[in-house]
Amino acid sequence: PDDRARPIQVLLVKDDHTFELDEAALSRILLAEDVRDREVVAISVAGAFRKGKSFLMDFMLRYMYNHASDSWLGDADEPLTGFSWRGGSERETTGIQIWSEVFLVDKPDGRKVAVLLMDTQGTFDSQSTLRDSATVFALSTMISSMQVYNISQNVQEDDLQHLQLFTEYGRLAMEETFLKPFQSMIFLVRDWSFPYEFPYGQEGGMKFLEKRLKISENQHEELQNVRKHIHSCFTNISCFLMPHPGLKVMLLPGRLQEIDGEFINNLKVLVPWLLSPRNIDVKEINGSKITCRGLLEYFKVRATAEANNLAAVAAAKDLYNKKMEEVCGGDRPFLAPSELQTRHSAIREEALQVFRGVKKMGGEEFSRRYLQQLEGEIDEVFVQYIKHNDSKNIFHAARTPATLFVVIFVMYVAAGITGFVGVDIIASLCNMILGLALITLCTWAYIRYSGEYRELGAVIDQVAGALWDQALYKLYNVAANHRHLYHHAFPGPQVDDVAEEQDKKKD
Ligand SMILES: Nc1nc2c(ncn2[C@@H]2O[C@H](COP(=O)(O)OP(=O)(O)OP(=O)(O)O)[C@@H](O)[C@H]2O)c(=O)[nH]1
Ligand SMILES: [Mg+2]
Repeated sequence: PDDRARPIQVLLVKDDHTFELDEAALSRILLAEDVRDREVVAISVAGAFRKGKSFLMDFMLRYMYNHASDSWLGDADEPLTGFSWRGGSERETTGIQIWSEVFLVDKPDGRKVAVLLMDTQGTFDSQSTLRDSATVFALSTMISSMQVYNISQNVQEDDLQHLQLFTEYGRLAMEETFLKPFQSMIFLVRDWSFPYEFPYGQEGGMKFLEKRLKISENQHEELQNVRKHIHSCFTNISCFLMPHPGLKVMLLPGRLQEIDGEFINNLKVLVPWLLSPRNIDVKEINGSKITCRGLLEYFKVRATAEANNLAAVAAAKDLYNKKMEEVCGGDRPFLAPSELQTRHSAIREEALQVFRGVKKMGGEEFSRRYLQQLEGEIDEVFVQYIKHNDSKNIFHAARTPATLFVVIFVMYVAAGITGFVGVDIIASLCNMILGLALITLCTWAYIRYSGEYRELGAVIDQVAGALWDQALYKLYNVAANHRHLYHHAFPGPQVDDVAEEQDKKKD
């Protein structure tokens, strides 16, 4: 490689988990005289940390520098340089890095395109939050025309779930069009150890992936949804199975002679398959091809807008939770449901104000999706608060014993009266019910105290609840009848009439 060419950090993840885009550095790369008006191909590698992403990137660099020759792989003992890679357990790459040199490639149809190589921070390292990982992954997917999803050994369900989560972040930010939001997704399975099931390479990979991403009727809905989501996000999905490079790679500084022959052979297939002029795809946004200059603008908007909006959503949610916690948190007494509703409305509005107040790039239209997401999340949390508040209502808990007490009392009085009048059969019936209710009450008390036989307790609660509701329903009916009578006695303006009058005024 050229002396001056090196990886440039364009997206920084800072200690407080905010993101910073190095615009100057990015402009220097993308606005260079000979590339700025060329259509751009952006290739990125993303996936879990410590899985050989940067290592692979360096082979791509070798191909780009020597692609004219068949021996692009170079000398056996030439050290592997470029994007910084190393052995060890701690993460190496952070943020998003771009190779400072943009390569010009002639497509078979005669067009010259600019090729940009991008290395990304591994996901799920111990210093990043899930949101950091998701943001980096989503951004690199949005910016690139080909995203290589680097996974280890197998395509597991959690790999697919993470892909769904990360692309959901990205999709939120995309305009709604009938087009799929992203372009090519290449599942690169490293250390594939079952070549007897599916052979190494692209064909075996496609068969394997087809099996993994298949949607069938009798699959669980969750599995179906993940697969549908992935299919709906990418125009092109492919897969490549890569053998293990041999254990020595992990121990020594990375010369070709220490890498297994099988790995080298497949590398000779993989890299040209990804990067040969025939196979590279120009980056498209909403169906139109874009140039390096366009990509710069796009990157700027996405990076800042994405990060700002997510941060604003988090701040607004925090405020909502904190204030609601003060109103009806665990150590607060029961609050009247109508009061809770009013307080919620006020705090919700305040939280939305916080979201609107944070300076965000991308404009109204762009933030609207985040606002909707925020509103949805707040409403979901509110339902939890309502339930929590309800459970604090002492009458809620006292419903069963209260009902039973009422039954006992009524039966006692009834037995007394009927006994006095001399209708003995009814008096003994009432006494029997009284006895039963008493036993039930004792049983219920024991169950609540000991926590045993909870199913029986639930049945008692249910029956008592039904009785209670019946009684309330009757009461309500009586009240409703009275209202009817009331209206009958004092006929005033009917509700319908009032509405009609208002309509007339509007006209
Ligand atoms: N098992 C295995 N190890 C590999 C493979 N390719 C490279 N490695 C080794 O994995 C280690 C990490 O390589 P890197 O390229 O720095 O990994 P990375 O994914 O970029 O890591 P981060 O930048 O921390 O996310 C090195 O010791 C490599 O030799 C592979 O295909 N399989
Ligand atoms: Mg790396």
